[in-house]
Amino acid sequence: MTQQAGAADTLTITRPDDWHLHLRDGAVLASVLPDTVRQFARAIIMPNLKPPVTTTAQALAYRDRITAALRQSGIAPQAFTPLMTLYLTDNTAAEEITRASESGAVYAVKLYPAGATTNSDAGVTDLLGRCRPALEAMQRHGMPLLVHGEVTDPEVDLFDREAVFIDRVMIPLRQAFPALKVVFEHITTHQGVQYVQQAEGPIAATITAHHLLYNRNALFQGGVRPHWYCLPVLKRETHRRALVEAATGGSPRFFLGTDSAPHPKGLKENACGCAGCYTALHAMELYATAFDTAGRLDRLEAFASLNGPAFYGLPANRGTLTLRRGRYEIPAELPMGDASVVPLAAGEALGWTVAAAA
Ligand SMILES: NC(=O)N[C@@H](CC(=O)O)C(=O)O
Ligand SMILES: [Zn+2]
Ligand SMILES: [Zn+2]
Repeated sequence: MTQQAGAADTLTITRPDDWHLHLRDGAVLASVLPDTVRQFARAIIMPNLKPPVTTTAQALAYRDRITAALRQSGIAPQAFTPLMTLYLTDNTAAEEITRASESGAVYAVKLYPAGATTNSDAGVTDLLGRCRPALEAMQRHGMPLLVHGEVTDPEVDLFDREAVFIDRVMIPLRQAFPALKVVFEHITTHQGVQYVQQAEGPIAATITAHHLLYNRNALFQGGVRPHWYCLPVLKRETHRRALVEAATGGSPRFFLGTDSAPHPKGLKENACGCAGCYTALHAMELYATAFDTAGRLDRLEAFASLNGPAFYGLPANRGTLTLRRGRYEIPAELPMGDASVVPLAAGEALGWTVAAAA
């Protein structure tokens, strides 16, 4: 922590990064990007566009669209660095991984088990059966594999899909490729926490703000609440507590990834609502509230600003972000392209607000 003034009513930390972010594309990208840039200096940009970002050429073109959206919002391109990723498929060639690694723009490759989540239709059907050449190349180049860790077996209960993934996919994967850097994205269970804490080798995990703050009751408070629906789905309270202990516990293996995933209001408030919570707007307010409630504001900087860059082998940012204790009211909805988006916990209030970035 760089500075803590008064009765801990302000908190200045090294400028944070978001290690798991969905920016989407086109008009939506232009709407949501400024929310991230107000807080974060860098973000790992998820590749689950339609069509997915499967090649280095596509990742570079997407990066150019992000830079154009920054300019369009009057933001200097050097204020924000998008760290691009590739979407792993059954057909990703080792040469594509080499190209990605040599591009200097692609920082990771993302595994979506086919059918596991939003825009995962082109994802992997059999990781060790189909992706060995790509995984070998990633291990050789030190290119991290980012994992949406849920099995898709319809026989497995929705709430158990992360725990079952550890046994069926994560353990065999890491036995076959022990030097591969792996980030277990958006973990939601005590099994996920325990695995990441105890496993050997280069493993880490991101944790969202919503999984730190809420349990699955939020989905059903007085009725079905589509804006609380994301994947992996919110779990029971014991899991939420394990996540808070992991995030605030001082282990360098856990770091910030919002998984901010905007969907238009009409596709959330729907008979078959999309999975994803919009948290980019108030990410640091949400995380600060979670850390404060746990009495561990002193650990926010490591989680938000230091552990992620260390795992990715990047320097920490030079700038700072200052948060102030005070009521932050979450707006009911925001414009998003030609539609609107409802931020997580719309209408509620948080205990911290972002005061300044420098
Ligand atoms: N988290 C979500 O519920 N949705 C994400 C996809 C993902 O990260 O799994 C999305 O792209 O909408
Ligand atoms: Zn995911
Ligand atoms: Zn995501």
